Amino acid sequence: MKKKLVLIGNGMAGVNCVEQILKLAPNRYDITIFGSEPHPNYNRILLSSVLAGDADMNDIVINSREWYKQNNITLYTGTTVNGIDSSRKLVSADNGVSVPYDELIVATGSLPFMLPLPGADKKGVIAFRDIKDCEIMMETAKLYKKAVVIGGGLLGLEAARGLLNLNMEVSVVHIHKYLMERQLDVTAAVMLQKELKQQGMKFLLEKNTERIIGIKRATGVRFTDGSEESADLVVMAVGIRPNVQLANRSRIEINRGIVVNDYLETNIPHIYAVGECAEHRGIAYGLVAPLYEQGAVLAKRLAGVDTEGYQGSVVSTKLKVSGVDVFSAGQFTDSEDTRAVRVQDEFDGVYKKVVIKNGKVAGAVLFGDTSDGSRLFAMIRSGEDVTGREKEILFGSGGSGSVKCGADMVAAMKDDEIICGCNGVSKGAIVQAINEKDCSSVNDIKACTKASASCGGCKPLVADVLSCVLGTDGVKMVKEGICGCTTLSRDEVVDGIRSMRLTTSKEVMNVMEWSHPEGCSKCRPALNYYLGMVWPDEHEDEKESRFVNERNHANIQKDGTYSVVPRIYGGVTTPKDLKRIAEVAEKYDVPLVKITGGQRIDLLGVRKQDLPHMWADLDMPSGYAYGKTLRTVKTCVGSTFCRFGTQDAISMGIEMEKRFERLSTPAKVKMAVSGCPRNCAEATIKDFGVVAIDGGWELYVGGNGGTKVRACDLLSKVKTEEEVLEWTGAYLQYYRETGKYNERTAEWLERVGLDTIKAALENPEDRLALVERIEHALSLTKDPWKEIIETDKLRTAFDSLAASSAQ
Ligand SMILES: Cc1cc2nc3c(=O)[nH]c(=O)nc-3n(C[C@H](O)[C@H](O)[C@H](O)COP(=O)(O)OP(=O)(O)OC[C@H]3O[C@@H](n4cnc5c(N)ncnc54)[C@H](O)[C@@H]3O)c2cc1C
Ligand SMILES: NC(=O)c1ccc[n+]([C@@H]2O[C@H](COP(=O)([O-])OP(=O)(O)OC[C@H]3O[C@@H](n4cnc5c(N)ncnc54)[C@H](O)[C@@H]3O)[C@@H](O)[C@H]2O)c1
Ligand code: SF4
Ligand code: FES
Repeated sequence: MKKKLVLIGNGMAGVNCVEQILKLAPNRYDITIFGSEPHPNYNRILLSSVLAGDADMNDIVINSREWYKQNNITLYTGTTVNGIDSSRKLVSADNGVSVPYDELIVATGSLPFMLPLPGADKKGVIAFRDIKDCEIMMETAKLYKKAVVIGGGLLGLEAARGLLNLNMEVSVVHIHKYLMERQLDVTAAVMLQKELKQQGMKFLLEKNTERIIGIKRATGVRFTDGSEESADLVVMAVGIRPNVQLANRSRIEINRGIVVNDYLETNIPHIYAVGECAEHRGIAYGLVAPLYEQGAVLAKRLAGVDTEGYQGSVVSTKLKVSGVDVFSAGQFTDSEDTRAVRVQDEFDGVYKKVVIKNGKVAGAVLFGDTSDGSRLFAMIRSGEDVTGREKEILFGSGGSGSVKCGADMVAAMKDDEIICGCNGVSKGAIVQAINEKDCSSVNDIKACTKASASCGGCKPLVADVLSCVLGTDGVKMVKEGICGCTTLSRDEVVDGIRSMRLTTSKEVMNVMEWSHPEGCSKCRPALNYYLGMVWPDEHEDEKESRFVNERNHANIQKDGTYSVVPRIYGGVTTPKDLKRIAEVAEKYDVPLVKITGGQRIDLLGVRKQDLPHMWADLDMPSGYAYGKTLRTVKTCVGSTFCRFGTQDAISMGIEMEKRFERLSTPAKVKMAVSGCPRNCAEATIKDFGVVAIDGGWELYVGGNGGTKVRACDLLSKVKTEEEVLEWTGAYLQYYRETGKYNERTAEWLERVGLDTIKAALENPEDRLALVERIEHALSLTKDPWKEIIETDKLRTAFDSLAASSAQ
């Protein structure tokens, strides 16, 4: 005779636990499930995607009614259990049904916290928790225009993004001084706010809502400072509370949630709690990964399989807003016993912070590039000692091999370790899908196991498991769009721009059916570049799409001041120029004057409002130390003074810099010229390096210093200076025409292959055609500092842009 198992709560945690029990002990229980919602079990996480228009209600069903039938589960939907009689081991529901149990799982989840404000009961005030809320928002957006979301946490921002996609105007009201304070530090939060502001969200920070205004329907909110914001819809996303009402009525011990031990047992025998309603060692979790871990332990317990018990979870989160990559895990704040490694790249809008405590990775915050998220999270969970390797963890091993990454790291993982927290998919399950179901791409794995189907944060780790099992050659590459707004690749976008003669980003987004009409921080600057490259004459630079440094023509520093680097061609200056730089530095109280690695002079600590005056006083061209363009051409002294020199490296370098400065390229470009193979100018780690040899020059390409060091490949050997310039121009133009935006030449070369590049340049006719195109593009460039100083309209626009970018 089978024992009777009853589950109260047809949500993600409870049903996942039942799924595990069915796998471990398929014939042990007669199962009955009660759920208040009228639907079969669905993926609550994906409600944000449904609201944003990225998924359909049908896509989010986890188990259809058929599944319950196939597993002989009696399912009561739209039915709320309102009593548990633990002495008679019986539950009773609001439809009059009473069901006996031998074992009872309570998985009643959470309730959204509704601020107890006057007017909170008005029409148009809702939470965002279930399908019903989602449907209300979608219907409201058809009739009304203005939404206020109270709460700038994960849920509030995902709701706000969804409502923007439904063409509502959205204001996010947040009580704290920066967004997502429970997941982010202030730097990442400010970057996030900036990006979301560009996407069209309005923010009201440090605002405490006092009441909802309106007669029957909400017409706005009033704050304690007396100000008001109008709204036809008010969404409260200010946190959740474990749903413990039923347990409370049934003598089950509760604190914040239902108190459970390591085996998810409550104080009453044969009654267990799992999911958001449960409180384990004082913590009630609000994310699915820990709930699935709890469910796995409870399933083993109920299936009679040995388990060490649940030990608590470290959590990671990823904001599901298209075009914004935000990841946070573990302890991300600084304290006395922690130290952090940080990088911030204002050009690409990337911020990474890894917190180290007692020699271990304790937490991380990533913004703009979250590809390291799974790797860092795995390190936090494993607790491995990283003493002495802290920087490698942030920058990658760079070939030293002491920090495991990618396929090596997943190879070391145990089969039961979870790869996809959102869907509770272990490494073993993915390996099984690869071996038994012929899965060979991330998409195949998604279809077979659901791994990567929710927040998508585990995609890199799933790809690593694939590489680990199949080798890199066996993994099918799945086409990825240039950003979350489109599924089109770089080549498809550029082809479309050419074939349909699209000349503005707006046109591209419309015609190519971007999912977000205003784009995101990834696609806006990329489109601006592609359009300028394809249509140098027609396209008008969209300055608002550029990053702050490119808009201000100077590098913003961590204290908000700027750095100014004038052009010093080939690193050669004159006493007159040096005097002028010194006078300017004194006049503007420049706190630091520094010689850069690129052989020029950096004036650091300049106030934004001084920039145009300083440019005028310097009367030198911009050094473009801030742009995706040619930065410097480093030279050695060459044959002019050096006794080893075989060629005039200085003149060659100056000529190259003068010829190619101001050119817009996919990413920054650095060049160098050495006067003999001793290579004092380090030309073989540059994007383009020229090394003089007896009777000619060697041309090197695709090198890189910085975090990922790469030595150049030899492209060609040439005899004359004219040939050097011709090959440089042709190479740069080929890179401009085929590179992905933000892709340095080193990555580009590895992607397209040296042979392809050689083949594209070896025929003199092809080379000259490329040179002709680059010369045309160069003929249209102007020095930005001079242009701004001399044009009133631009000067005014600069002042206002500079003012807004500093906010
Ligand atoms: C919009 C949104 C996006 C989210 N995104 C993410 C994300 O990206 N990543 C992440 O990890 N987490 C995310 N979460 C949180 C995640 O969805 C929850 O942690 C998870 O759903 C909790 O599962 P649960 O089973 O404990 O509770 P629930 O899924 O809430 O299930 C509980 C169920 O029990 C039912 N119930 C309650 N009382 C009774 C009763 N007396 N009788 C019968 N039925 C009852 C409820 O109606 C509900 O259906 C998101 C949540 C929302 C709302
Ligand atoms: N991507 C994800 O992982 C994801 C997405 C959505 C929801 N969730 C989960 O769903 C649950 C609910 O999310 P949430 O964002 O509501 O919870 P939360 O507790 O993480 O955030 C609530 C936010 O509201 C703010 N707040 C509180 N009172 C306020 C007030 N009076 N006015 C303005 N702001 C106020 C808080 O400062 C906080 O930042 C959480 O457990 C969350 O982890 C996760
Ligand atoms: S690279 Fe050769 S020419 Fe240039 S400084 Fe060094 S030794 Fe002299
Ligand atoms: S971790 Fe979110 S989809 Fe895998």
